[in-house]
Amino acid sequence: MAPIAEQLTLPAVRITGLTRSFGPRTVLDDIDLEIPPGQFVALLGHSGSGKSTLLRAIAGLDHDTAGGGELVTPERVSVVFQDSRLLPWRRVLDNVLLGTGRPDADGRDAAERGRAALAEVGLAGRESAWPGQLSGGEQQRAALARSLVREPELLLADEPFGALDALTRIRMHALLRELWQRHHPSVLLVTHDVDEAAVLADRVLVLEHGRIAVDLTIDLPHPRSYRDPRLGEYREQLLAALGVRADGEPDTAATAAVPAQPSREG
Ligand SMILES: Nc1ncnc2c1ncn2[C@@H]1O[C@H](COP(=O)(O)OP(=O)(O)OP(=O)(O)O)[C@@H](O)[C@H]1O
Repeated sequence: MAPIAEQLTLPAVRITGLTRSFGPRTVLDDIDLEIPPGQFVALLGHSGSGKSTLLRAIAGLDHDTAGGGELVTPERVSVVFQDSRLLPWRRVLDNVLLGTGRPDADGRDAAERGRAALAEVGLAGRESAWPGQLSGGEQQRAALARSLVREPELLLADEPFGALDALTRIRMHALLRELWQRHHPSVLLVTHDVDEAAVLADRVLVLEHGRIAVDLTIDLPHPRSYRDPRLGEYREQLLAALGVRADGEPDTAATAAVPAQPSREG
């Protein structure tokens, strides 16, 4: 085993030469990517650019896809999707506990950890509710609790707030940031929302034509304010990278205004 200092600097995710195709269509084309432990990465890109395909490859959920490359991921990986994927016939706590069971290092049993995770996401007292009795935002909170209880080293989130209204989404941003700051997993968040990426992520990737076209470090402390003008500047850069002007019109002059750059940790 590598010495401790060396282990600490190992990336949580290391992807080399990743390629994925559906029939003749190459969706991911020779992607290299490293995500250091604890880094919050957002993945932007136009619809169909391959964001979910990349996330599913990292999650190991893409057995039906053709392709090659090397993927190194941590042992404990949790995935959250746009829909909560709670089982409607199981109560909230039972949903959170699905697939767990072993006492953790502190000797706490699974139910205790499940209750603690639900309390962390603001669902204390809702353990016995049925998923159908929760609002959409509460269901996503429960999905986050279910991912937390596994103490993930890597959290993969595929548009987890995409189906929520704007105000609920803002609350969920604060919750996800708090959970990340407290537990510090590496995060890969797939999103269409430039503001969501800029307000949460340390680093934003833009996927285009099967490659990582932009790798932008957001060098602002957390928590961030949506009203911070510096955030607005990053937002402009990301919109330009996506080929969209601030007024929503296509920007024909700038589809790659921000070049890919090496990650901060190098
Ligand atoms: N199981 C599949 N079979 C065939 N083609 C697929 C399959 N899954 C994805 N694709 C295709 O691969 C491309 C990338 O899809 P993917 O879902 O990764 O894009 P995305 O960037 O996540 O899109 P969106 O933002 O709309 O969710 C699309 O053209 C899609 O039609």
